[in-house]
Amino acid sequence: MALPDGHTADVVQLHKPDRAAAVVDTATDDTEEVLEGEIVPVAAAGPVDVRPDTLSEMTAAARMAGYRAMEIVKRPDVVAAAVLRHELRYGVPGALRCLGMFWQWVCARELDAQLATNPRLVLDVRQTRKKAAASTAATVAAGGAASWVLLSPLVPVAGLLLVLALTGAAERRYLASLRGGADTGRKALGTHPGSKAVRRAVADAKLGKADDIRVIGPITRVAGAWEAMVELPAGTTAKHAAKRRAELASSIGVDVVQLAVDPVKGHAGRIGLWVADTDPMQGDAVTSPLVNRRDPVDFWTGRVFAGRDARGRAVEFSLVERSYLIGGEPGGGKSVAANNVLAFAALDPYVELWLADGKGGFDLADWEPVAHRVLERPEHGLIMSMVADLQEEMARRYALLRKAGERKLTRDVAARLGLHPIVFHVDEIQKFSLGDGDAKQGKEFITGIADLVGRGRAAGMITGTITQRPAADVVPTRLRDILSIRWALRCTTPDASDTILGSGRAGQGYSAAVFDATQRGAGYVLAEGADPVQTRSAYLSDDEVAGIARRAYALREEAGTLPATADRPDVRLLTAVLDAMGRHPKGAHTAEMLPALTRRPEFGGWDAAKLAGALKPLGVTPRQVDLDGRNRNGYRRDDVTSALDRL
Ligand SMILES: Nc1ncnc2c1ncn2[C@@H]1O[C@H](COP(=O)(O)OP(=O)(O)OP(=O)(O)O)[C@@H](O)[C@H]1O
Repeated sequence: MALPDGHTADVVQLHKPDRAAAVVDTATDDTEEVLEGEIVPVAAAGPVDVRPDTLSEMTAAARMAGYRAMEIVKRPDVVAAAVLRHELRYGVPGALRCLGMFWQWVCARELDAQLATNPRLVLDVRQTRKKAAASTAATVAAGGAASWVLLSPLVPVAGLLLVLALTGAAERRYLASLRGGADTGRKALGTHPGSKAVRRAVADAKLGKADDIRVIGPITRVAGAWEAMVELPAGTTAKHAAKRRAELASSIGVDVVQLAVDPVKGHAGRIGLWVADTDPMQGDAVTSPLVNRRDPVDFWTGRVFAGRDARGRAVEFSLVERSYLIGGEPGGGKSVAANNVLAFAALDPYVELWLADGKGGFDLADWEPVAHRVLERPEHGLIMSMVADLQEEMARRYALLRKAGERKLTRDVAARLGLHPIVFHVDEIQKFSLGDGDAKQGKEFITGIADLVGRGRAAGMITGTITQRPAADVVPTRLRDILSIRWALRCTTPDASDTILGSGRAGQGYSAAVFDATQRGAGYVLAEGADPVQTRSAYLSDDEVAGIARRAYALREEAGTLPATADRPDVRLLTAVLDAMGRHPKGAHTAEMLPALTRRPEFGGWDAAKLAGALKPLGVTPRQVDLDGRNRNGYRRDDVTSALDRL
C-alpha cells in the first residue's frame, strides 16, 4: 500500500537492506552482523518498541530459568501450594467427572434402550461390570493400604496426586473444548516472528517455495506492528503479492486490514510486509485538526485532513484542480467523510459553497448559513438550473481568464480577478443520476455534472459527489474516471468498491468490502498516490460540525464574504432561529431555543413576544409543536425554511 506523495510519515519506513545494516550499527556492536530475519530495534526516533537481540534474549531467558530453579529450591512450599491448588481446582472436578463416567459404564447406560426388549442381557452386563468395579476398587484399596503400612504413607499419597494430576489435565482439556473447541487452530505468527516463519507464511500464500523466498535484513518492531522486507522468488512480482493480500493475511494469522503489502522502490520482486498487532481500523476515533482550528484555512495551499492510514500517518489531499467521489453502503461513514471536506472548504472564507442534497434532509443543514447556494428541493428541474448556473459561471470565468491571458485559476489570479474557488457538493447523487426512473433526465444530469468536473477544474470549480449506492448506473464509468479523488467507505461487495476506486482495484487487493460495521469510518482513499490508501476517517461529531460551521460563519462575516443574502437582517434572523433550533427535524419549543438565540449579541435580551413579533412579517408564527410527545409552544422548522426560501 503506497503512501500518496506528501503524506506525513509519523513512523519509520521499511528498511532497505543498506538501511537495515545502518540501523543495527547504531543499536548493537559495530562488528556484530545482523542475522537474516533477526528482530532488531529500530534506531530512529519515534514510537519504537525496542526488542533485545536473539543472543541477549537467550541469555536473559537462561538467567530467568536459573533464577526460577533457585526459587523452587529455596521455597518448595510455594511450589507445593501451587501444585495443590491445581489439583484441587482441576484434579478434583476431573476425578469426579471420571467417576461419574465410570459409574455410567458400570450401570451400562448405553444399553438402557434395550432394557424393554432384552432385559436379561442388560442385567447380566450390569452384574458383570459391578463385580469388575467392586474387585477393582477392592484391589486399589488393598494396594493403597498395603503400601501405606509396608512402604510409606507417601506412596498412596503420591499415587493419589498422580491420579489427580491426570484427571486435572483431562479436565483442563475438556474446559478448553467447551470454550473454543478442542482444536485451537493454526498458530498465528504473532508479534515477533522469525524469518523462517515469515518465509513459510509467504510460501503458504502461494507466492513460491519457502526456500526461494528471502527475508532481507532484519524484522523490526515499529509502534504496535512488525515489518519485514521480503524478496519473492525470481519472476514473482510485488504486484502479484499485493493481489494475494488476503491469502497472506490468512497465512500470517491476522485480519486482512492488519496487513499492508508495499512495493519496494527499485525492485519489482520485493515487498514490504507491515503487520499490525491489533486492528488499526478500530479503537479511539481519529481527531481532525479542524476541530480546534481558529484561523481560516487556505484552499490553495492547505490540504484536507481525511484521517489516518493503518500506520497512524496522516492521509491528506489538496482540493486544487480536483473533484471527488465519496461512496459506501448506508452507515458506512460517508457523511463524516464528506464533512471533513466541507469543513475544510467552509473554513476558507473565500470558497463559495454550492450545496445539493438528493435526500432533501438535514445532513448539510449546518453548512447552509455559509453556503452561496442551496438546492431547495431534490428535483430534476432545480438541480439542472443549479448546474446550468454553474456552467454559465464557468463560461464567464474562462472568458475572464482568456482576457487576462491566463490558462487557469491560481491563487494570485483568483485574487486579482476576484474569482474565488467554488465547491459544488452533491449528496446522494443517485437521486439525480437515476432521474427518478426517467433515464433521459438522469443522462442529462450526468452530462451536466461530467461537464463541470471535466472543464471546471482549471476555472477553480470543484465538484464533489456522494452516494450510498455505488453502482455503474449511479456513477457511470465516464463520470467516475474523471473524478480525481475517490473515497470508498465500507461497501457490500468488491464490485461496489470498484465502482468508486476503479475497476480491477478489488482484484489488486484494495477493496472496501473487507471492512465490517465495527470498523467505523474505515475505507480506501485514492487521492494523490498510484494506489488507494487504507484510511480511517477523522471523526467529526454533530457538535463539532456545528462548531466549525459557526466559526466558518464568523470568519466569513469578518472577511465580508458571507453570501449576499445572509447579510440581510431578516435572513440573519431566520438562519439564527434555525441554528438555535438544534437538531430535531420538526423544530423546537420557544423556551428551549430562546437561550441559544439570545446568546448572539444581535438578539441578546429578546423574549418570546419580541421573537414572535419579528418573525410574523416573514410569515412565521408560533404554534403548538409536538416533539417526541411534548406538546408546547414553538416553531416548526418547515415554516422557517420556507420563509428563507421565499426570501
Ligand atoms: N471515522 C469515524 N470514527 C468513528 N465513528 C465513525 C466514523 N465515521 C462514521 N462513524 C460512525 O458511523 C455512523 C455512520 O456514519 P455516517 O452517518 O457518516 O454514515 P453514512 O454513510 O453517511 O450513512 P447514511 O448513508 O445512512 O447517511 C455514525 O454514527 C458515526 O458515529
